[in-house]
Amino acid sequence: MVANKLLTLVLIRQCNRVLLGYKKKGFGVGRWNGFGGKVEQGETIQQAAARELHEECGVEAHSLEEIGLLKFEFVGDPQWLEVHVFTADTFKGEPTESEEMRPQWYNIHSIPFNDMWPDDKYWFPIFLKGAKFSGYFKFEGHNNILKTELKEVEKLHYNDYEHFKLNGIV
Ligand SMILES: Nc1nc2c([nH]c(=O)n2[C@H]2C[C@H](O)[C@@H](COP(=O)(O)OP(=O)(O)OP(=O)(O)O)O2)c(=O)[nH]1
Repeated sequence: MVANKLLTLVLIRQCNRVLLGYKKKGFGVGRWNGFGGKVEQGETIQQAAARELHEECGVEAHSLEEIGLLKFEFVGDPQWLEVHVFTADTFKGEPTESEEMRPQWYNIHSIPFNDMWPDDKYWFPIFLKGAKFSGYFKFEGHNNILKTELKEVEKLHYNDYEHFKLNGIV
């Protein structure tokens, strides 16, 4: 069994707006997303989230709250992605364009779902109402979702996949 690839994603939200970034290169290029990337050796997932946020848009979040756990399987790839989603409502600095991302505020009623990863339209509403979520998406290529499993949770459990497996969902 191949270990999951650990990734972070940070969504800064202030009242009616969310800070997104246009991915200029690499995985997810051309899509709007939160800020994040791979967890490196020797850092916690939360440290990685804070580091990537700063590297990609120049801001420092005061406190990051983990709100979601998303697992992605891509047909033909034995390695799953495990994305830890965080949110913050206060930060230091001014969102600034980096080599990877061009930041922009979006009103929560006009999130550009057509130009985002296709799973986002399912879990963003849970994030926007302030709840936590756990999900599994099976992709074929980068545009086509074959299987979706998503639930709102009180608390994040890192073994929700086991729950899905026990219930014959994956
Ligand atoms: N919203 C959303 N984000 C996703 C999905 N899948 C997925 O990997 N992401 C996020 C997690 C990470 O924040 C980002 C992918 O990380 P990355 O490959 O850019 O990582 P990185 O910046 O460390 O890469 P690199 O510069 O080292 O090459 O995309 C998805 O389906 N929806």
